[in-house]
Amino acid sequence: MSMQREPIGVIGTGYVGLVTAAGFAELGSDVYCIDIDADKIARLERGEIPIYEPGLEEMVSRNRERLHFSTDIGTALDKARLLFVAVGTPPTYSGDADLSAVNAVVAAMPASDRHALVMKSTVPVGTGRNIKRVFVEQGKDGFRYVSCPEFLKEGTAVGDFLHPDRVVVGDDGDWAGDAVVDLYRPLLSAEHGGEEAGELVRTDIASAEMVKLASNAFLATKISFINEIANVCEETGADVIEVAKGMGLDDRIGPKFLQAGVGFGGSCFPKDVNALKQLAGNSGYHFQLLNAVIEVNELQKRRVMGKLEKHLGSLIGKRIALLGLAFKPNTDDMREATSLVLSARLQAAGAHISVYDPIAEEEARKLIQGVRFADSALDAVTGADAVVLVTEWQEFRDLDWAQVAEAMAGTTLVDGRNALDPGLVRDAGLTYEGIGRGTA
Ligand SMILES: NC(=O)c1ccc[n+]([C@@H]2O[C@H](COP(=O)([O-])OP(=O)(O)OC[C@H]3O[C@@H](n4cnc5c(N)ncnc54)[C@H](O)[C@@H]3O)[C@@H](O)[C@H]2O)c1
Ligand SMILES: O=c1ccn([C@@H]2O[C@H](COP(=O)(O)OP(=O)(O)O[C@H]3O[C@H](CO)[C@@H](O)[C@H](O)[C@H]3O)[C@@H](O)[C@H]2O)c(=O)[nH]1
Repeated sequence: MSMQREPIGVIGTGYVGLVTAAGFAELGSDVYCIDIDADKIARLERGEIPIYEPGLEEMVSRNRERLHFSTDIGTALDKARLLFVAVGTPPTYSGDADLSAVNAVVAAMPASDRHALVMKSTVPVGTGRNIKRVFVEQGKDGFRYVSCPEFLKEGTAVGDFLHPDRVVVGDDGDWAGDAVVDLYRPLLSAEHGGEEAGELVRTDIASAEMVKLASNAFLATKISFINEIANVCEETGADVIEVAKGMGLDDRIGPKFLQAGVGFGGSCFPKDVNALKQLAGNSGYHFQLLNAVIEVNELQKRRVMGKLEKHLGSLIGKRIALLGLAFKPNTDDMREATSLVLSARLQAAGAHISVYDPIAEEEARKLIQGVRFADSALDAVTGADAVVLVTEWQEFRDLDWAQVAEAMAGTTLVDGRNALDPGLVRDAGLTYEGIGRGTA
C-alpha cells in the first residue's frame, strides 16, 4: 500500500482513536493523533500502548513513522483536512450521553473552508445537526461534518478495522463525505469483493447516527432475550445451549450474540442502550423494550447470588473466588463489568472474596476494594467454598479441574459464561451450575 494517501487527524487516543489511527496508518496515511492527556501522549511517543488490545501494539510499531502524537490540535489542523473525533461520550446521571468532550473539540475548531470533523464517537441522533448549527452561529460554516460511526469490538478491534462488516458514512454529499469514502475504499467490497470486505452505507447524518445506536441496542436486546430464555430453561429443564443452537440455525436469527451468561457489560452496550432510551424519551417517545433490556441485564448480573445461596446457604463468612474481572476476555477494560456488581453484592452478603484476571488486575484494582487479588487462578480458588467463572478467558477453559477441586474447600462451581464442559467439571468431583442449563 505505498500509494500516496490522504493525511488525517485523530482526536482522542482511546480504543477507537488508536485503532483508527493505526489502521489508517497501515493503509498508508500519515496520522496526527491528538489527546488532552499529556501523559498518554508521552507514553505513545515512547512506543507504549496504554490499553491491552491484541495486535494493536504490533500494528502501531509497524507504522510508527506514519503516526505522530501531540497534545496540540494545531498540528493536526495544519497537516490534515479530515479530523476524526474519537473522544469519550460516557453516560451522565440522567442516562444521556455526556457530550462535553465532543463540544470541547467543536469549540477548538477554527473558521475554515478546508476542514471537516468526522465523528467516530457514539453520539445521540441530532448531534451532527447541532454541531453544524454551532459552526454556522460561530461563523465557521465552511467547516464540514461527517458521521462515521465505529463498530469495532474490544479484543478483536484490529481485525474489525481491517475487515469491517460495513462502513457507514453519513454526510451532506460534499467533498468531506467523498474523502472519507476514499479513505475506506481499500476495505470496501466494491474494490475487493470476497467475504473479508465491507459494504458501504452512504446516507444522511441522522440515519448514520441512528445505525450505531440501533445496532448496539439490538445486540443488547438479543443478549437480554437469550438470558431470559435461559432463566426459563432453568425452571423448565431445557438447556439454553441446545436452544440457542437450534434457534441460531435459522438464517433470520443467526447464531451470534445468543450466549446466555451473567449479563452484558463494557463501555458501550449499557451506555448506548441508555442513551437511546433517553434520546427517545427526550423526543417524546417511550421506548418500552429498552427498559426491559436494561432491567433484565441488571437482574442477570445478580442471579449468581441465588445460585451460590442454593448451594452454600448463607454467604456470611463463605469464601468465594471470582475467575475473570474484565467485561469480556482479551481486554483489560473494566467498564460496567459484571465482576464489579458481583464483588460488591458478595461483600454486602458477608462473603470473603478472592479474584484473578490474567490482564485486567491493574484496572480492577482502581475499582474493586476489599477483595484479595490472587496471583493465579489456582491461587484464587485455593480454600474457596465456591468458584464463579465471570469472564471466559481461554486460560480458565483450559484449567485442570481435578487440581482446582483439590485446592478448593467446597465443591460449587458456577459457570457464569457457560464456557466449560459440565462433564469434565463433574468428573473432577465438583458441582456444576451453569446459566440456563436445565438438563446439562
Ligand atoms: N471502546 C469501544 O469498543 C468503542 C467502539 C465503538 C465506538 N466507541 C465510541 O467511541 C468513543 C470513544 O470510545 P473509547 O472507548 O475509545 O474512549 P476512551 O475513553 O478510551 O478514550 C477517549 C480519549 O479521548 C481523550 N479526550 C477527551 N477529551 C478530549 C479532547 N477535548 N481533545 C482530545 N482528546 C480528548 C481522552 O483523554 C481519551 O484518551 C465513545 O463515544 C464510544 O462510545 C467505542
Ligand atoms: O452472546 C453474547 C455476546 C456478548 N455478551 C456480552 O456482551 C458484552 C459486549 O460484548 P461485545 O459486543 O463483544 O463487546 P464490545 O467491545 O462492547 O462491542 C460492542 O460495543 C461496541 C461499542 O459501541 C461496538 O462497536 C461493537 O460492535 C459491539 O459489539 C460483553 O460483556 C459480553 O460478555 C453476552 O453476554 N452474550
